[in-house]
Amino acid sequence: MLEIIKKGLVVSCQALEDEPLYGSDTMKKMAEAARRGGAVAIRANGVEDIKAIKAQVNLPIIGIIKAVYPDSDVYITPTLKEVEALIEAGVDLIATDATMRVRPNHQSLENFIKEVKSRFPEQQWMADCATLEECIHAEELGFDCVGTTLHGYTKNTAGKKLYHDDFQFLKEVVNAVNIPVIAEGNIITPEMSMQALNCGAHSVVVGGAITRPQQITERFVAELKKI
Ligand SMILES: CC(=O)N[C@H](C=O)[C@@H](O)[C@H](O)[C@H](O)COP(=O)(O)O
Repeated sequence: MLEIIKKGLVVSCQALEDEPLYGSDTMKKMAEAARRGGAVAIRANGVEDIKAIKAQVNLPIIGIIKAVYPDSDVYITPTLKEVEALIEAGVDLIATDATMRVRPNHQSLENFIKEVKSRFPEQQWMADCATLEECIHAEELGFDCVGTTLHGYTKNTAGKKLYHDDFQFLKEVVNAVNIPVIAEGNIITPEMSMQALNCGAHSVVVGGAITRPQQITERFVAELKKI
């Protein structure tokens, strides 16, 4: 999987229940459009979307299940329950929150990854991180790759964007770990994706800039309002 996506574009096809494109039929079409455009893999959320996408496109899948629990801020593949559903659906890489935050039922990241790796030894794992320390820790815990997915989305990184300071955060991660680093989050132009690869990213995941038309529209409108 990691070899296949090297230097390529992974397109994240996701729409949550409150988004206009919600629904596996639409996500399947998004994935097909991404395939025709040259994407090397798809990142997708939830069993329904994953099954629909797998039936439509023959590309590797990074699978997640977003699930909100009342006792934790961790929502990307937070517990064994979501992992089991992803294993059942069959995905090439399972991405999970790898921040230091406590998971549902007071489970630590260490305990969680130990459990899922021993249950599913053949599965590959992507660590969705927010900080440099978390990326280093994820490598120590045996993740197969790290992603910058949550940079900007936790309390201590709120508001940060991957492209800030000339991709400084991404460069620091690339220098600090030996496993592949997947640049993900707020990459909104082709130039930015190229820049991410030039910084040493293994591959690039782009979501909203391709598959969330409301975000694209907002950027056009914001620009026009400057006049
Ligand atoms: C923070 C979080 O929950 N990120 C999610 C992770 O799967 C998705 O909502 C993002 O769309 C994905 O990471 C791609 O990023 P962007 O859409 O910015 O290109």
